Amino acid sequence: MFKVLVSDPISDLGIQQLMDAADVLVEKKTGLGEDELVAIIGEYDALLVRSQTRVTEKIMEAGTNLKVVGRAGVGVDNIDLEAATKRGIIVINAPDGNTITTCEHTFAMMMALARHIPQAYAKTVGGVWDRKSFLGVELRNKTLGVMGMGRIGSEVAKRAKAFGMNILAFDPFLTQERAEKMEVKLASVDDIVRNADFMTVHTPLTPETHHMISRPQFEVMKKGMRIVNCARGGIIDETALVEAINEGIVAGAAFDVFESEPPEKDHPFLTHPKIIVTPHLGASTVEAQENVAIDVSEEVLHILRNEPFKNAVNMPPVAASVMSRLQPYFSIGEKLGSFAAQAANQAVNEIHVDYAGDLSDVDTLPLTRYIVKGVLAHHLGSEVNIVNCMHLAKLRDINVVVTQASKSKGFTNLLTVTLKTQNNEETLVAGTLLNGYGERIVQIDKFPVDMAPEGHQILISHNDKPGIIGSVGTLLGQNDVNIASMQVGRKIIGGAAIMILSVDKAVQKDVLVQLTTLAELNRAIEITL
Ligand SMILES: NC(=O)C1=CN([C@@H]2O[C@H](COP(=O)(O)OP(=O)(O)OC[C@H]3O[C@@H](n4cnc5c(N)ncnc54)[C@H](O)[C@@H]3O)[C@@H](O)[C@H]2O)C=CC1
Ligand SMILES: O=C(O)CCC(=O)C(=O)O
Repeated sequence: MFKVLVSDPISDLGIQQLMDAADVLVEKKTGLGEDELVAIIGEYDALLVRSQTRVTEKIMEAGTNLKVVGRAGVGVDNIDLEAATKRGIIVINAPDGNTITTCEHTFAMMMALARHIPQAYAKTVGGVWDRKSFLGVELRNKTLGVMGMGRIGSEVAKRAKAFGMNILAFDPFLTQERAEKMEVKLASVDDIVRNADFMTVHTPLTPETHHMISRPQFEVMKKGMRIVNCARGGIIDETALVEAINEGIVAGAAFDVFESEPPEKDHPFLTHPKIIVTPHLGASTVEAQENVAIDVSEEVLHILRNEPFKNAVNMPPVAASVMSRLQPYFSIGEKLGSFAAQAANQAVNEIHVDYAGDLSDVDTLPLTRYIVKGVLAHHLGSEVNIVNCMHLAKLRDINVVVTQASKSKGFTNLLTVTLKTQNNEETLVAGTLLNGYGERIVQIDKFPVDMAPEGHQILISHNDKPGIIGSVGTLLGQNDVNIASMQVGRKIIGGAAIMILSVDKAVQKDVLVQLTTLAELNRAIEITL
């Protein structure tokens, strides 16, 4: 008999099939703290949560029988994925079931914001008949900026068109072709910030999206913008937003999510007259809660019964026979993918992987998955894993092309990852496992290099001219950035060149901007592995 613990309020109808299963015993115990869960989790084979329960390392450690954690919803940021993976606990989510509901909540928030509905309601029920203070705006003919055109963002864009809005959309995986198909205008963050009347964010919270709208964006923002966040707290900098509203830059904001949930009692959003809030209700409809509970229950049953399943967020199912040959390359493969994704500055429409040398005669699919995961995870965050990465790439019209047995350029094994973008630009990164030296990146674009793929790197493209290395070193020194090692690559004297610097800590964005002002320097980006 499998024991399943449901530790958050989850629709009964949704978990009916679990309750009906003869080989499963379901127990519901909601509102437990970490210590209470630690005390009982050892009895259970599966744990079902929404977003309230924080499934910590301590809980996983105590879950000696735990085979699966099921998240009835999308975001898995309340689950310690690394701790689960380390212990072989599969984490599954229900990515599709609450898309429409959250999209509709976004619209409810946008319209409430445009027409001051919560504020007007509060006054009216308070006995004040005030028809002057709540002059609203129409959505028609306004420009809506959508950051993140995944499941929810795309649905929001679709509905906004029906309201007569013009859509500017930004997503690192949105190609011109897909944008045209969806009848939205492909834009940059900067275009949206400068031109939109309304902005809504639908990205996961990743290091890259954390505070993607902060002081620098508010400083150049179109005056009077209205901002909606029904994705994750922390994508928009809360402190900078309040300042921007008080300075008259932003006309109002509607937030369903907070940097820390629930927010402190004195959180400025809770009393600000121009900010409306809901307590993370995006997915809270009867339909969505049933959908996600049904999806996740089905998957939990499959996993407990050892049957095939699809929505694993962390599971590495690699056959033992290929494991021994491929496993040493998983880490470098993922890093090459991540490096290439960070180095490419356009939406990717093809991931080409070439295997040479020792890797030319083995079924490399498991390794390809690590590479694709590395490429996608830079933008999709913890949702992408080696199980779902191919599916996620397909959803975004990204072709994964694999070739084997091209020249290994003298290396016993060579992995070459080339990202092709919609403008036919290519970013190539090649790496190898060197006997005695471990992982090395040996080529970036056309330039041979030799570097360890780890930590913080600054990748610079420049013209090969005397003095450039010195001026880069001086500027970084002035900004307290310590260079641990440096590689320079060029094909011909005086021609195009690259420089890759390993530095001891993350580099501030403004230092990268300062670098690009140096003579003969074309581009400077940070790459973190
Ligand atoms: N308020 C609520 O109750 C709910 C919130 N959510 C949250 O909504 C968000 C979106 O969910 P889905 O659409 O299902 O996810 P999704 O994975 O389908 O879409 C996310 C999109 O964001 C894009 N993205 C990643 N980094 C980006 C960046 N720097 N700039 C622009 N776009 C970027 C990705 O390429 C992807 O297309 C997630 O954070 C999810 O956790 C989801 C459901 C309910
Ligand atoms: O379960 C909930 O209510 C939260 C939903 C959510 O934020 C998600 O699915 O990412």
